[in-house]
Amino acid sequence: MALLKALVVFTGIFLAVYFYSAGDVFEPAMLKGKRVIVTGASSGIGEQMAYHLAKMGSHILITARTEEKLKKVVAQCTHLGAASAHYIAGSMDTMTFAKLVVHKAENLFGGLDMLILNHIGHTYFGYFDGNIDHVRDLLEINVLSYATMTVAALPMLKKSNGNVVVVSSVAGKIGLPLTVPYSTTKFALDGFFSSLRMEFIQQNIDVSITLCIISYIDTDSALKTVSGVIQQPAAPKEECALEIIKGGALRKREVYYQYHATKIPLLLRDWAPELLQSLLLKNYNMDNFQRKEV
Ligand SMILES: NC(=O)C1=CN([C@@H]2O[C@H](COP(=O)(O)OP(=O)(O)OC[C@H]3O[C@@H](n4cnc5c(N)ncnc54)[C@H](OP(=O)(O)O)[C@@H]3O)[C@@H](O)[C@H]2O)C=CC1
Ligand SMILES: C[C@H](CCC(=O)NCCS(=O)(=O)O)[C@H]1CC[C@H]2[C@@H]3C(=O)C[C@@H]4C[C@H](O)CC[C@]4(C)[C@H]3CC[C@]12C
Repeated sequence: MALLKALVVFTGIFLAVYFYSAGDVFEPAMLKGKRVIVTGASSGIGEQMAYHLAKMGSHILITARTEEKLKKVVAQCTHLGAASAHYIAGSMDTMTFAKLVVHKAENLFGGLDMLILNHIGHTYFGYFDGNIDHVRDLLEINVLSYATMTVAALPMLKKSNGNVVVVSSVAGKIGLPLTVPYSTTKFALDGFFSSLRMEFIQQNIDVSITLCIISYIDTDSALKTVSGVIQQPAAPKEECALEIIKGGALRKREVYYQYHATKIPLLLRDWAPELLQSLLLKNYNMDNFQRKEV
């Protein structure tokens, strides 16, 4: 009898979870005709997100500093079926440009449905060198430009009940060596956007904020920067890009990619931090690390 009761309870829980998450089925058609900004889209994950959105029939505005690369990405987006594809070149080290990107989308599209904040400034992969000015500069590019664009886009996103997608990293949830400035900026994103999400809920603002926690990805810049030191295999940028878009379209609070390299360490972070620390440090081959003199 007890077994039957346990079976009934388990079945009830399973069905509740199944039907609660039933709305979590992604369809590419969700992005058809949607108006999307993708920053940092001249290469890497951002470039791949632009291509996925193009195949789904979105209106796309991409941005980065390198105009020649942006032109090629826009041409490929058009070829892949984008409803429209445009670019604006400039640096996110000035908030004037950050706002300009949003205003260009308003002029082009008359509104905005999804803001994908993905760009990052150049930094080193090495022991912290004490340069606080570099940390400040990176905060401008990796954090304050994200906040600036969100503020500028919010009137449009409120009208469309749109989404803000923030591309972060496992470095934004767990402290790890060799990325102090970068990790500082990614942790800041969590503080800013996770707090903002709670305020949106309190104020009944139906704009979703999706924070993406990403592990090592096989972009050219990442492979060039860390290969040989990080022992785990890098995950495919194409799949990573699609998972980010899916998470935004489904209005997820957070996206974890790759799941085993992000969510599992996060579970350990709070329950067994010393175990996590020793496991993660095993992931570094410091024999291949070229120490730069401070
Ligand atoms: N690759 C990885 O292992 C991981 C990446 N991530 C995150 O994914 C996102 C993309 O990373 P990834 O694709 O590897 O990076 P890439 O280096 O491939 O791309 C970075 C993009 O940002 C642009 N960019 C660089 N500096 C500036 C600037 N000052 N102003 C505006 N745009 C700029 C670059 O274009 P341009 O030089 O033309 O300006 C490029 O388009 C980042 O947020 C990163 O933190 C998270 C976890 C792991
Ligand atoms: C070092 C990268 C910072 C951006 C950069 O300057 N790239 C070089 C651009 S260049 O081509 O112009 O030289 C970091 C970007 C993504 C980081 C990785 C990441 O976020 C996941 C892991 C997080 C962990 O804390 C450390 C290892 C990571 C693989 C991390 C390594 C540094 C990045 C590649």
